[in-house]
Amino acid sequence: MKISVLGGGPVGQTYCALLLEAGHHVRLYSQSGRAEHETRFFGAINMTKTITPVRTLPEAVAFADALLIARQAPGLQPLLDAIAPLLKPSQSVIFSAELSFASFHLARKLRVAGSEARLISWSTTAATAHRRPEGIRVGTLRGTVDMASSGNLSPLDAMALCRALFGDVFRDVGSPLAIGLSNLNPEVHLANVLGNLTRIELAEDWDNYGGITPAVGRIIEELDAERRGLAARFGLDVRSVLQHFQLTFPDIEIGNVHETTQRIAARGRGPKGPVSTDTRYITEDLPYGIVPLCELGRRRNIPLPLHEAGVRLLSVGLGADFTTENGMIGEALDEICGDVSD
Ligand SMILES: NC(=O)C1=CN([C@@H]2O[C@H](COP(=O)(O)OP(=O)(O)OC[C@H]3O[C@@H](n4cnc5c(N)ncnc54)[C@H](OP(=O)(O)O)[C@@H]3O)[C@@H](O)[C@H]2O)C=CC1
Ligand SMILES: CC(C)(CO)C(=O)C(=O)O
Repeated sequence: MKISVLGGGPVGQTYCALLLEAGHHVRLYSQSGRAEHETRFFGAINMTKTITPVRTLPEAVAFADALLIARQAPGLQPLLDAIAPLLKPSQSVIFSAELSFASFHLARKLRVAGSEARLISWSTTAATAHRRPEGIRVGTLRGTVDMASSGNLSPLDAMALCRALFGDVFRDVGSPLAIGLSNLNPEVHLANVLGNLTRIELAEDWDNYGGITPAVGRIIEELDAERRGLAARFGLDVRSVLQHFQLTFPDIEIGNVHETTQRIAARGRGPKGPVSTDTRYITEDLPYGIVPLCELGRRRNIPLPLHEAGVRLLSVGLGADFTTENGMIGEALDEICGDVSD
């Protein structure tokens, strides 16, 4: 199959390596040209791959049967708005991982233009990967990834496509809204950043999962309960953070969030904690993860006090307004709630 990966960070590059290894034809579009051409991957996989870049988005779209988006959410809206008029109904777009209900934004753009595409949303990435001086360290290849399809793509065809790319690790949860409410990075990262803010500001060397102390763990558990409560009000039963850890790290004994993450840290399975407030744990997860849930809750009169408090605390602490940065959430929520007719 021909795949264009959009986004040249560690996850996008790891996808390229895995897809090449599986015999697919792969192109990488990185706007900032982040990807080197020959890259070493180590950890859960061990290989060196040469990845063929394309220079423009139109080239990337024209090449592919499927587009696999591995770009951070702050860079997503211009990308989606640029590919929307180029997409053919036969092409599939995979959101890995979906944040900010981005598939609803694209679906709306296409619908308003009288067109449709084959959309697939994943709740998380198929692999974890972080850049190190010696190459890209792949932490884990996940054993289970929740997904859902929308647009003119049947669940069976969506599953067949995902499996053809990354194997038999996908579980169809039937609803892209459930996927939008299942990405739990924002809650985990919000609590971890709040609890370790001085470490981040002082650029200390700390372990991401090791920083989940008992207090941070309890905040994660409460944020998780709020997220699941919101989903339940839409009739959706979404995975808990502990179920997510269990599936990502099947060999680790599960306790409460603190106990579980300490065991992950002890096995050296996670990345380092951020060393600057310019980290996607804040700049991506707050405006594109936490704020959209608050907005959805507000539209349906469902309070999310801990999510709201997190946004407020970090906005005050960092002197930023994280509530105004996300330009694609309005249309996505209109699409979800059916609030505005075209
Ligand atoms: N790394 C991991 O293990 C995990 C990652 N994720 C999520 O997967 C996605 C990809 O992860 P990863 O590869 O680590 O991400 P990176 O932080 O490396 O960013 C990926 C790409 O996003 C674009 N980008 C980054 N920052 C910005 C910005 N401020 N504004 C606009 N565009 C930006 C760039 O695209 P371009 O190359 O086109 O310039 C970049 O190469 C992220 O959304 C992340 O939250 C989720 C779970 C685990
Ligand atoms: C570290 C990990 C795997 C969980 O917080 C992650 O999701 C990330 O780096 O974004």
